[in-house]
Amino acid sequence: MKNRIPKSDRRAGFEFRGLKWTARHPGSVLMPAGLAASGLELGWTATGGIVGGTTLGLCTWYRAHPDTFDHYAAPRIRAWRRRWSKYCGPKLNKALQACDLYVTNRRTGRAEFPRVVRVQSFSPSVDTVTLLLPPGMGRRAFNDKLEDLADTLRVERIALERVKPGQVSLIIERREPFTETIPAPDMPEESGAVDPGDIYVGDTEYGTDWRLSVLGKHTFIAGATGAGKNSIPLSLLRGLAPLIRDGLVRLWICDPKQMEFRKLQGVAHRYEHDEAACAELVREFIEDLRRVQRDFAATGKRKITMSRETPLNLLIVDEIGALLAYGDGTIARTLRKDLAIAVSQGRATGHATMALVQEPTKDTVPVRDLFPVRICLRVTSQSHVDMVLGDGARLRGALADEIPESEDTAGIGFVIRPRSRVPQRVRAAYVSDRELDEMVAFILRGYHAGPALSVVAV
Ligand SMILES: Nc1ncnc2c1ncn2[C@@H]1O[C@H](COP(=O)(O)OP(=O)(O)OP(=O)(O)O)[C@@H](O)[C@H]1O
Repeated sequence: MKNRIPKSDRRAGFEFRGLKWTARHPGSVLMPAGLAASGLELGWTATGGIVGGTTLGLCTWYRAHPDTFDHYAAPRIRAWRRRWSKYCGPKLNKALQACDLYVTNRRTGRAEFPRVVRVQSFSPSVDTVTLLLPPGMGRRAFNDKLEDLADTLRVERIALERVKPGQVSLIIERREPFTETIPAPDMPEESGAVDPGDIYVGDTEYGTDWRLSVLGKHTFIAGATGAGKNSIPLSLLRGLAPLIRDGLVRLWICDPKQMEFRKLQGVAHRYEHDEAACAELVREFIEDLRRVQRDFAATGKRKITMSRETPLNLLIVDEIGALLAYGDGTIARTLRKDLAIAVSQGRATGHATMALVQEPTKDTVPVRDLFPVRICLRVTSQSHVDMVLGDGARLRGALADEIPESEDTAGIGFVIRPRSRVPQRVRAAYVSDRELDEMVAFILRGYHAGPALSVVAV
C-alpha cells in the first residue's frame, strides 16, 4: 500500500505561488516584462514609439474597419480590461466573501474562494466569468446568492451556467443598454429608396442599426406573451411600405390571434385567421413558389428581379404554435410540410417567411431549425434560449429568460451575429396603433394589387 504523505498546514512559499500565478497568467506577466526588457535593451524612447505605434494602429483599425475590430479585437481587449479591473482576485473575493460564497478549509482554517479561470466579454454589456470551485463548494451554493452578488458587484443581473464538474460560469449583465423606447421607423416615400435586403427594425446594443432582410430570408421570432414580438414585423413593414404600396412586395398573413395584423387585412395579398384557411393560404404560397421555380427552369434564371410581375412575397405566421401544435392534427401536418417547403426552398424564388411563437420547443414548432434568422425576446425558460439561438447562446450572454416581464423591456431580445456567432442584444422599434393606421393609410393611397410594369433591381 502506498504511504500517503500527511498534508502540511503551511502554504507554499510566496515565490512559488508567484511562479504558479505567472504560469496561469503568462500574458499579463510577459507583456510588462517584455516592455521593461525593450526599455532596457532598445531604450525608453524606442519602446515608447513601439507602444505609441501599436496604439495608433489599433485606433486606426477601430475607426477604419468597425466590423473586423468589433469581431476580433474588441472582445479580447474588453475581456482583458475587465479581468483586471472588475474581476481580479482580491476584488472579486471581497464580493464573494460578502455574499458568503466561499468555503473554510477545515484543516488550515483559511477561506477558499472560487478562482477565476476565464473572462470573456462578447458584448459591451455582458461578461462571462468562469470560476473553478474550491473543494466542498457546489453550484447550488450560488442558487440564492446571485441577486446579492449582482448588487454587491453593482451590476444589472447575474445568471449561472454549469460548464463542467467543478466549474461554473457567471453570466454578468453589467447594464441595460436599452432604457428608452425606440420610435417607429420612418416610411420612405419611394420604392427606389428601399433595399429589401436591409430594412431597419431597431437598434443593437452597440448603438448601431439592427436590420433584417426579406430577400428570401426566413425569420423566427420567439417570445413570451407581451415580449413585444409584433414590433419586429411591424417595424419591418414600415420600411417596406412603399414596396407594398407599389405591388413589389406581397403580404401573406396568417393571424390566428386577430390582433394587430388584422389591420393589415386591406393591404395584404392574402389574409386569414381560421386554421383551415391559414393552411390553404400557405398552400397557395407554395404554389406561387412552385410557379416561380417552373419559370426559372424554363428560362434558366436563378434569381428573381423584383417587379410587379414577379414581386417578393412575405409570409407572416403569427402564433405559429396555434397552427402547428395546438390545433387540428391533419391540418397541422399539411401545414408543417408546406412550411418546411417554404422555409427550405423560398430563398431564390423571393418567398420569405416570418414566424412568431410564444413557446419555441420542437414539439410546438418542428420546423424551427430551418429558419436561418432567429430572434429570442423574453422567454419563460432558460432552455428556450438555446433552443432558439443555438447551443451555448445563453452561456455566451443571451440572458433572454432573465429579461424582466415588464412593458419597459418589451421588444428587447437577442440575435446571433452571423460572422462571430455570438449573441447581440437588440431592441425593436415600437410601432403604435396610430403608426400602424398611418402605415395602412400610406399603403392604401397608391395600392397596386395587380401587375404593372415597374421594375426595381435587387
Ligand atoms: N419594441 C417595443 N418597444 C417598447 N414597447 C413595446 C415594444 N413592443 C411592444 N411594446 C409594448 O409591449 C406590449 C406588448 O407587446 P405585444 O403585444 O407586441 O407583445 P407580443 O409578444 O406580441 O405578445 P402576444 O404574443 O401576447 O401578442 C405592447 O402593448 C406595447 O405597449
